[in-house]
Amino acid sequence: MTARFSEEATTLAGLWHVTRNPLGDARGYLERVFCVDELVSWSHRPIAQVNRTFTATKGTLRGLHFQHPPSAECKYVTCLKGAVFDVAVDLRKASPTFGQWFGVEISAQAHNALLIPEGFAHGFQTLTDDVEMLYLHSASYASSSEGGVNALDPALAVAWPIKVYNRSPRDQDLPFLADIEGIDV
Ligand SMILES: Cc1cn([C@H]2C[C@H](O)[C@@H](COP(=O)(O)OP(=O)(O)O[C@H]3O[C@@H](C)C(=O)[C@@H](O)[C@H]3O)O2)c(=O)[nH]c1=O
Repeated sequence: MTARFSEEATTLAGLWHVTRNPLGDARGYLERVFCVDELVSWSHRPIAQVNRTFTATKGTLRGLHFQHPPSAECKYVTCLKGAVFDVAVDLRKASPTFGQWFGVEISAQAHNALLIPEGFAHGFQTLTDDVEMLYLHSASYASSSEGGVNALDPALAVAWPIKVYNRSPRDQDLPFLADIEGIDV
């Protein structure tokens, strides 16, 4: 924990809920969205990619996605506009919490983020229209390493907060947890 970031452990080891502390003045505020020196849970991993997504409609569900080794990645996921219910699922083969999920509302207004380590799947549901998300990735995108678990798998039982709308064809075809071996990280 530093003056600029609060890093809160979650129920899943290695997964962190981060809140940024903006420095306000008469003009507005300045905040560090990311800081390699002060965001301790990032642990000086490289930043290979920064992605941004726009999602038009409330209720849209993206995920749950991960990359297999050797492209397994840590992601720092934050919301620049609107709000989402952000979810990470532990798929680490040897983890005592394999198959468990953690979810939290992330919004532009709350200045918060999830730091999701290697071996987790990630997804979100938009809670407003016109949502912009920003991702920092520790590894580059590799389509051959893409993996995922079905966000509507009853065995996962993620409590998506509102009616699910507009999943991609790929996401609708993702396997269920029972068919996933676990990620060796
Ligand atoms: C992730 C990614 C996708 N793409 C391409 C593949 C595809 O043609 C197009 C859209 O990709 P997708 O349909 O996979 O987009 P999306 O479903 O938004 O995928 C994202 O979902 C969330 C939940 C995550 O956690 C992200 O890491 C990412 O997997 O962009 C890249 O070129 N580079 C990238 O880094």
